[in-house]
Amino acid sequence: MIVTTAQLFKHAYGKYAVGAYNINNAEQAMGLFRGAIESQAPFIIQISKGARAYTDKRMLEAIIRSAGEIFPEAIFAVHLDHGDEQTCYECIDSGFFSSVMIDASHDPFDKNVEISKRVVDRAHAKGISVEAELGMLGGVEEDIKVEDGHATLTNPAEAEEFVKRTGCDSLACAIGTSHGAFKFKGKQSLHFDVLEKIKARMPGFPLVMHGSSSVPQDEVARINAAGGQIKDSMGVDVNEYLPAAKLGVTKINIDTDGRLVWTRVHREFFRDKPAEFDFRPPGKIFIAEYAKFIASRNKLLGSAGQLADLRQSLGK
Ligand SMILES: O=C(CO)COP(=O)(O)O
Ligand SMILES: O=C[C@H](O)COP(=O)(O)O
Ligand SMILES: [Zn+2]
Ligand SMILES: [Zn+2]
Repeated sequence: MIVTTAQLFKHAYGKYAVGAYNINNAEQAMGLFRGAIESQAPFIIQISKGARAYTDKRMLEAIIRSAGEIFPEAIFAVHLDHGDEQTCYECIDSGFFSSVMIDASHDPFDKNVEISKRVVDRAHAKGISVEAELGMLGGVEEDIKVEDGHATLTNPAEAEEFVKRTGCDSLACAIGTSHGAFKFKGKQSLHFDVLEKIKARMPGFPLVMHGSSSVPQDEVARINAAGGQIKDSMGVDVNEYLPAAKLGVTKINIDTDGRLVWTRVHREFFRDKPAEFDFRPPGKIFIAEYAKFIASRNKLLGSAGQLADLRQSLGK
């Protein structure tokens, strides 16, 4: 059942974070739904611009609709990840999305406000909620690369002003993470002080954490042992998900980790079976492994086991 992102946030706020997982194909969708049901967790499916362009945006919508029929127990929202203004409008008008993200965080503050507000007005007219972003994560995002040293943490006073002026429903904050597999040089903690200050100014307002993959080192080691060359990777400490959730982070975005599962499964499979060329056997392994991964993440986010209570509170 597709619900609004606002319904998921209302249930989760301050208690747990909803996992927001990017999908690009049918195998990821099957693994995601399976893992969510296994762990009895609500979730958010995210579609990036790149995902919409990978095969065809209609293909992804069809896959998600079908997955919803195959897993009728699932409760989830569909979200546009890192949208520009035009893509937000397309998704708002499509009638399929629960929420969109307008990412104008690379523009100056006033321009970010102006663009985000326009999207909020169009989205709210159709009952769709909007995630906006303030502050700049490091790493690569869509086709924009933020060089080391240019990432900026979200300023709490600006966050409050931004939310007031735009009317956005949730805010992606930069608290030290970045997209991809190379987040830190050495072990680092999230900037909980920034979250605390934002929460003090806006109690009850849902925050979003991008770049939240944990980049499991055993996964990377297996990829490299099977011919990969992923060097100096480092991710978020999974034990920091729940403390962040208690400080108002209601949505935690995980994409890279799923790609690592895919890469490990396929590298190992074809290394061990060099004469194989049927892609379905590794595809099946991937679905099972991704489901296991999703269930493990939902446990760490605190969303596991919430389905029954959420269903009751939705009156479904
Ligand atoms: O933020 C993300 C999607 O918007 C994904 O972040 P990761 O690259 O850490 O998985
Ligand atoms: O933020 C980036 C997400 O991981 C989506 O990645 P993508 O734009 O390559 O699909
Ligand atoms: Zn951004
Ligand atoms: Zn992101």
